[in-house]
Amino acid sequence: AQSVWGYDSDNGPERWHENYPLAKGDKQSPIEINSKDVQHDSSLSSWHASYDPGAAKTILNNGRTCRVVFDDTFDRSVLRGGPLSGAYRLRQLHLHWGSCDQHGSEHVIDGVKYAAELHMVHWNPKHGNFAGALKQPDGVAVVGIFLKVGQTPKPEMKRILEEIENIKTKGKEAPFLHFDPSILFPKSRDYWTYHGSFTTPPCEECITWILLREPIEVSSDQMAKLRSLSKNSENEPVSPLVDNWRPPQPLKGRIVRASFK
Ligand SMILES: O=C1NC(=O)[C@@H](c2ccccc2)S1
Ligand SMILES: [Zn+2]
Repeated sequence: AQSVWGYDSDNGPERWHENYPLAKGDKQSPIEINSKDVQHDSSLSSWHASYDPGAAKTILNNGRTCRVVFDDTFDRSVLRGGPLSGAYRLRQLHLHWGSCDQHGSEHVIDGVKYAAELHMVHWNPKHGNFAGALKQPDGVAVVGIFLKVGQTPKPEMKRILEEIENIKTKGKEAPFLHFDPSILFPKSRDYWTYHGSFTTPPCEECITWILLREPIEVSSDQMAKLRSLSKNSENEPVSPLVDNWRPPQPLKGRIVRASFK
């Protein structure tokens, strides 16, 4: 159905506001980060993830991204510290990527577009459930990790990419057990943080973003693997799942803070 949003010219980011008015809000994501405008905040503490590998459940292709889902029925895998107060529960992780290595990330750093951006989505249990958290300014926390194509690919991405064979088309899901996503973190804990929104409709402005400064490296072959996903269902014409990223949105006076100098 045409009214369903996507990333094509007839249902893409420029038209989301027609069905999802929040998309034109004042605290939208992603944004372009310019280091010269960032404010170092020495009061920002370090963030900590304590994830239970047993919480990992499944990996799926929903036609818009590749998503790993975790058990978030109790405080089993949580993120705390940094700009956050309290423990936020890990619910899922997914990626946004391009049709070539030169673009694909949603946030843009000093003009640099990375090949992909991985999002780890957490929600604040004080709001009861995920749906309730979406309605609150402190409802959701997303850790964003940039993927850069380089010569020393991160072996930890292999587990996710190996599973792609089993979820080639929209609606396909496979068990994904015993996985601790903190192995994907880069060495440095340095981050930028600002208040923004979901980068997909309905674009609720409920996210505290924690963007890691140090990208992780992937190989061009690993990116090609990601691009081999299809957004169509099994018995539909093949349509590559690529360029599932929203472009940067107006900053509208927001301050981006850095945990580092
Ligand atoms: O950071 C984000 N990336 C996305 O695709 C959005 C989203 C959509 C559904 C569930 C969780 C997050 S919000
Ligand atoms: Zn995302």
